[in-house]
Amino acid sequence: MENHDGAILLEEAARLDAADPLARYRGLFIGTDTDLSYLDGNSLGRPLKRTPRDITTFIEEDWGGRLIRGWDEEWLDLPHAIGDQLGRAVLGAAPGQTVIADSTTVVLYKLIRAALAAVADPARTEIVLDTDNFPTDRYLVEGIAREEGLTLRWIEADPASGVTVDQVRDATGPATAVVLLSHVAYRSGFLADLPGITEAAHSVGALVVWDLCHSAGSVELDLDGANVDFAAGCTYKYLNGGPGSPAFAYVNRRHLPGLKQPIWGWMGRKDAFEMAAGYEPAPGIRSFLSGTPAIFGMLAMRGTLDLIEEAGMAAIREKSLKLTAYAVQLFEAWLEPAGVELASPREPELRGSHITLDHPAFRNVTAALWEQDVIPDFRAPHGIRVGLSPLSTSFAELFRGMAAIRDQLRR
Ligand SMILES: Cc1ncc(COP(=O)(O)O)c(C=O)c1O
Ligand SMILES: Nc1c(O)cccc1C(=O)C[C@H](N)C(=O)O
Repeated sequence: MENHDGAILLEEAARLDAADPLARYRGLFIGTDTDLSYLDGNSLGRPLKRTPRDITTFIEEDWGGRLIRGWDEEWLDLPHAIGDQLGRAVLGAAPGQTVIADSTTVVLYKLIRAALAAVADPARTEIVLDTDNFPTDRYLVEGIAREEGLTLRWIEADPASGVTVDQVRDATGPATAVVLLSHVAYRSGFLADLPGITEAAHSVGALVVWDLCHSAGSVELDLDGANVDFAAGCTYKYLNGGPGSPAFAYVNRRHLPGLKQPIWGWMGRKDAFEMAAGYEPAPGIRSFLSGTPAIFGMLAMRGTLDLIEEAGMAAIREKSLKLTAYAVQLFEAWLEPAGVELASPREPELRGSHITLDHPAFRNVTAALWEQDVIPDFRAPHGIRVGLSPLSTSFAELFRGMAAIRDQLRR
């Protein structure tokens, strides 16, 4: 019976791969011609095959050939040139509002402080966030609240569902300055109602900072359309920028005049190379920069942005929905009967591009899986996260990974 079910599910994987309009993209990534099952692209995306060539060309021709001239000729503009491409391909952001800079943690710090400065109302003394937000987001606002003498208002998030518009309405009011939330929850994969929550925060006069780490490149976004204030996100997950590639910052153009970010550095100053006395911000999104941009770290993500522009975020989201649905189907067939719990929404439209499965044995199971070239990640206390990258994950790869979880659990 089980073999029969397994054969049907494997046939289903083959059928889904054969019908996948994005299937050809998988072969553009390094390592996809092996049997390794990579289910952690939501932590660190795979590299593209073109990346070594792009980086070598940069070293030999740009860095090695142009030397310091490279800054004037191209590199000084790269943070906003790539930012604009990201805005167009992924974020739904018109040019001039997105820049690549710093780590996500530092970008979020700068944005939250800028948002508080933009609110500029002494009666607004609260930052609202949820208990299940990513650790760096929670620690940052704990620090900022201490620096600024503010209070934190915590929304109790159900880890298997997430933060709802109603919860935000209940938690916000005339004392709210800023709301900080993740669009896709790092643990459950819950996809928050970004337009609805943004509107709810605005209706009480607050501003919103969105953490888009798990949504950039996996779900469709329309930041301009939703009138989002500020947003930040990683580029090393679904954008394949590589370990530690710099983050992006989005500042809605209505907040750009007079933007007050807290780290005043020469690269964010008007006429940086005048090296003049006193800090005067550069016009536009450039004022978000602080020090020398990490050009080297920005190179790899350009390859993926080109692919996303070609494939389109609508098709990417469609494949992501099919991947998570198939993962849930395999969970229901093999893991749920073995006592595993789904710690993610059952409704496909409420999911980002990963699911989390809970079982007390999963810490040891994950360690054993990594030994077998099956690579999900483990999130304490007992969750296996199954991350699915629409451009590089195949249904057969997902099938192999879920079958290995089942088999390892039985041992
Ligand atoms: C939601 C979220 N925010 C922030 C971060 C981390 O930011 P940083 O790039 O600064 O480590 C991550 C992942 O590491 C994340 O998933
Ligand atoms: N940023 C990471 C790192 O430097 C090392 C290991 C993992 C990560 C991650 O990206 C974690 C990830 N954001 C998460 O959602 O858990």
